[in-house]
Parts: sequence; C-alpha cells; structure tokens
Amino acid sequence: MISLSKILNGVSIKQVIGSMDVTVHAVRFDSRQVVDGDLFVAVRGTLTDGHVFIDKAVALGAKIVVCEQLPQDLSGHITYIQVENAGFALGLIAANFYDNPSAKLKLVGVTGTNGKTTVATLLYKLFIELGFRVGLISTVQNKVNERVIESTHTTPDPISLNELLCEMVNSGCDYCFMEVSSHAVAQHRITGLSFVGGVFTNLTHDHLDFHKTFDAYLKAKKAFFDMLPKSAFALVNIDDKNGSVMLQNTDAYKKTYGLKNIADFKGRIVESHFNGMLMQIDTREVWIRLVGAFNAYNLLAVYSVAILLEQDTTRVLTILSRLTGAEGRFDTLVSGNGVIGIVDYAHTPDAVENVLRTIVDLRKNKEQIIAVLGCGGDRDKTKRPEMAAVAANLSDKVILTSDNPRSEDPQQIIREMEAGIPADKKRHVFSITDRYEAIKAAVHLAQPGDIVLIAGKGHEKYQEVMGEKRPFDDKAILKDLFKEVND
Ligand SMILES: CC(=O)N[C@H]1[C@@H](OP(=O)(O)OP(=O)(O)OC[C@H]2O[C@@H](n3ccc(=O)[nH]c3=O)[C@H](O)[C@@H]2O)O[C@H](CO)[C@@H](O)[C@@H]1O[C@H](C)C(=O)N[C@@H](C)C(=O)N[C@H](CCC(=O)O)C(=O)O
Ligand SMILES: Nc1ncnc2c1ncn2[C@@H]1O[C@H](COP(=O)(O)OP(=O)(O)OP(=O)(O)O)[C@@H](O)[C@H]1O
Ligand SMILES: N[C@H](CCC[C@H](N)C(=O)O)C(=O)O
Ligand SMILES: [Mg+2]
Repeated sequence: MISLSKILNGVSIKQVIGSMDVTVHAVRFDSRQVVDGDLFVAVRGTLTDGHVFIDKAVALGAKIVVCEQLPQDLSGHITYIQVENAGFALGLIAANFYDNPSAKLKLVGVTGTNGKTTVATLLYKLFIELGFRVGLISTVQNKVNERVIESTHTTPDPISLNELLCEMVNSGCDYCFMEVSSHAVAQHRITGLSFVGGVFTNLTHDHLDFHKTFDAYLKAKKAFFDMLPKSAFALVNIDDKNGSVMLQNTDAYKKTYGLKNIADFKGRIVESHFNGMLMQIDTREVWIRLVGAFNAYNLLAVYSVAILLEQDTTRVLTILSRLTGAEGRFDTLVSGNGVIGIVDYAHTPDAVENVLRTIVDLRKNKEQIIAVLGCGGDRDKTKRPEMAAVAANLSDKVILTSDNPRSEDPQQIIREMEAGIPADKKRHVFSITDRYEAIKAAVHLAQPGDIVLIAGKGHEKYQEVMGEKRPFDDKAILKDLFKEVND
C-alpha cells in the first residue's frame, strides 16, 4: 500500500476532486481487472477509450480515478484526479508505485525497426558471462537473471514493466537490457523510467498501420532519445540515414557505431561464412558465430554498449566470440541430404532483403534459394507487396503463405502480397495458404545444397487465427520434414 500523494509524484495535475488522504492497493488501466481499493487510470486507446469504463471500475471497487475528462456524475466517496495526458500519467504512476526500480539498476534501451531482440539478448548473455546479475525484456522472453518470464509484447505495459524491473532489483540485478518498441514510446509505456543508455539500430518500413506515416514512426523512435538524461549515452548506427536524426535533440552524450562511416566504434567484416564471420572491431580481429552484415551491426552495437558501460575490451571480445544469437534468428538446420534450412524472424521488407542478400552472397555456386513467407494480419498492410517483391527478386522460388492472419482472410493477405510480384518473376512464385503445406512443398522442391528460408515467425510457437493461438513451430516442422525426406 502506498499513499496517493507519493504515487502522483511528478504527475502534472489539472484538478483534484475528493480526498488526497487515501492509499492505493494496486494500479489498473483495465477496468476488468479492478478490485476493491484500486486506482484506475482511464487511457484513450486504439480500439476504445478507458473513460468509457470509469463507472464499471468504480462499481468494481476503484477508489481513485485518474482521467483526462471527468465523468458527468461524480461519486462522493471517490477521488478523481484530472490530468492532461492519462497515458503519460500512467507511466509515472506505475514507476512510483514500484518505487522507481529502473533507477536502482542500470537500464539500457534498444530501439530500431530490426535488431532490437538480437542486440538486447546478446547484451544479456554477455553481461551474464561477465559475471553480473542481469534482466532482459524482449519479444522472445523476459528474464530475471536465469528465471524466464513469458513475453507478451516487445515492450510490456507500464505496470508489468515496472513490476518486472522491481523483481530484477529484488533479485539483485545490476543491469537490465530492454527493447523499446515505437508503440511503447508513443503509448508512454516507458515514461518515468531512468535509462543509463539508449541504442538505435536502424529505421525502415514497418508499423505504418499504427503510426500512419514514416515521419510519425521516426518521431516516436526519436522521442526515446529526447527523453534520455545528460548522464546517459545515446548510441546510434551512423550508417543508417536516420542515425544522426536520433541525436538531434538529446541531452545524452552522443556516440556512434558503423561499418562504413567514421564512427566512435568502427567495425569491418573480414570474412563471411554460413557458420559465422571474422570481424575487425576497432583494431582487433574477432570470430563471431552470427551470420550476415546486419548481424555485424548488431554485434558492433553490443560491443559499443559494453565499452560505454566500462567493461574490459579483451574480456568482452573473448565472450562475444562464443555467443550465439537470439532464438529463431538465422537459425540454421542441415538435412541429411545437404539441404540448408534457415528459420528467421524477418517480417519487414528490409529484414527479408538483408537475410536473402546474406544467403545470395554466401551460396557457393548457383544453388537454389527457396523462400517461404507470409505477412501478419491486422498489421501494416503496405509492407505486404514490398516483402513479396523483395523475396521474388532475391530468391529462385518463393512460396507465399500465412503468418498469423489474426482476424483477416489469409487468402486476401496472400493476394495483397502477390500484387507486389514483378511480372517476370510470377512463374517462380507459388501460393499455399496452409503454412505447413508451404514448408513441406519447399522441402520437397529442394535439391542437395539448396537453401530453404522460412521467414517471419522465428521463435514463435503458434499461428494466430481469429483470436486463437494454434501450436505451430517452423523449426520443429522443418526438422521433422528433413527427417521424413531422408527416411
Ligand atoms: C495497438 C496497441 O499497441 N495496443 C496496445 C494498447 O491497447 P489499446 O490502445 O488498443 O487499448 P484499447 O483496447 O483501445 O483500450 C483502451 C483502454 O481501455 C481499457 N479498457 C478496455 C476494455 C474494457 O473493458 N475496460 C477497459 O478499461 C484498456 O485496458 C485500455 O487501457 O495497450 C495495451 C496495454 O498496454 C496493449 O496490450 C495493446 O497491445 C496490443 C494487444 C498489441 O497487439 N500490440 C502490438 C501491436 C504491440 O504493442 N506491438 C509492439 C511492437 C512489436 C514489435 O515490433 O516488436 C510491442 O511492443 O509489442
Ligand atoms: N541490424 C539489423 N538490420 C536489419 N535487419 C536485421 C537486423 N538484425 C536483425 N535483422 C532481421 O530482422 C529480424 C528480426 O530481428 P530482431 O528480432 O533482432 O529484431 P526486432 O527489432 O527485435 O524485431 P521486433 O520489432 O519484431 O521485435 C531478424 O530475423 C533478421 O531477419
Ligand atoms: N512483433 C512484430 C512482428 C510479428 C511478426 C509476424 N510473425 C506477424 O505476426 O506479423 C509485430 O508485432 O509486428
Ligand atoms: Mg524484438
């Protein structure tokens, strides 16, 4: 239990109606979870407006209501706090409720269209190996040191987020590495957190269903750097054309990394192979177990953060050379007859292009590249034709299929992908709605030495159809099909 005045610390209040002399049992932003004695924050969302549920929250026992607009009928025994922006207030309230856990460890946030999970996960693994107790908040999983906590979002809502950080503090974590999605910045999920550093990986096409324009998407990412304090570092990929934009208005101290441009942390790929690459980082050479130029960027970002957090260069490089990436990212499997299967989470045009270019560059002769991919339902529709076009241009055969159709008609999603296929590539592109059948067809089409890329779902263990998550695991399916083909 915590006093109302303590929980409102930092919140800009327009008006208070009722007593301030009350204590708070729990903070809720979903009326369905309210129980007696709770504080309910009414947030305007994308589907509905929390203000509609104020009466319901009060009926369920909420004693304090934080809102932007006061309800017409006020209950005498309730305290109403009117604020300018309830989402913003919720961020601060959640942090205060858990006694600002982010300030009690070193929190580093990673943002960008692609590479967040990879960078945050590698940082987590590196700092564990360096001997620290570490937390991780990511798309694949959250971790409180060794304990795994299931992840539902890339960046959780402010209450779950501060609760997680609080658990990390209680279990003695020194560091936490977290992904900061653009949704999280725009919806104030990270408001009220104290970061010691922020990392920007890159910015390409994604999430326009939510942000509407690329400029709004860029501004959401930039707002993360704008909130960093002077004591934090702002580390950006300077080879990305928006890297320097992220630094324009930040108070944090500015650091850059890159493979092409002059940077504070400079890397170079010396050799590339299917099982790893030799990189030069600053003046040192290091073999790493990740594949592809995009992963050279990720690794350089990880190295740079470690040095900015004052870790020893030699120890960092020694550990980095042993680390493997995040689950379902360029995950390679070879069949008994020599077909190379790659499961990857590429779900943007840029990611599909990066992964396929890596494969094109690494194949020895003219082995076929067969790509299987779909696009998520109820998400950015404009990336559908682009992803299909990139896949058709860089693969020998493409099988378009389903990837979490959610509430949409899977065949309609595939039709929207088909619209992006250039006329001269159409005869190499097939559409098979059932993802299992699509993967099976790719495996049957492949000859020894060929490469089958299964993109878009990576670590996901489900296919989401009409609100139902049905078990589905690309890697397990590929493994079984590889066995079948060889038997
Ligand atoms: C589009 C989006 O980001 N939605 C998130 C948002 O919900 P919302 O704005 O749609 O909320 P809403 O349904 O309109 O409701 C408005 C308010 O009314 C409340 N409410 C609603 C109904 C009711 O009966 N009572 C009630 O009080 C809701 O709790 C909410 O506070 O806020 C919720 C709480 O934080 C999130 O769970 C929810 O994530 C949805 C499920 C989602 O799918 N989000 C994805 C797109 C997402 O967040 N992705 C990013 C990036 C992914 C990546 O690139 O890696 C992520 O960080 O995961
Ligand atoms: N630095 C990078 N630049 C471009 N593409 C990348 C980069 N790193 C990874 N990718 C591609 O993007 C995919 C997703 O990578 P990762 O999960 O690390 O990104 P993310 O930013 O966490 O994605 P999400 O927004 O879905 O959480 C990978 O499977 C790979 O295809
Ligand atoms: N986390 C990302 C990627 C999901 C990838 C794909 N499997 C899909 O369901 O669209 C998102 O919410 O956009
Ligand atoms: Mg992620």
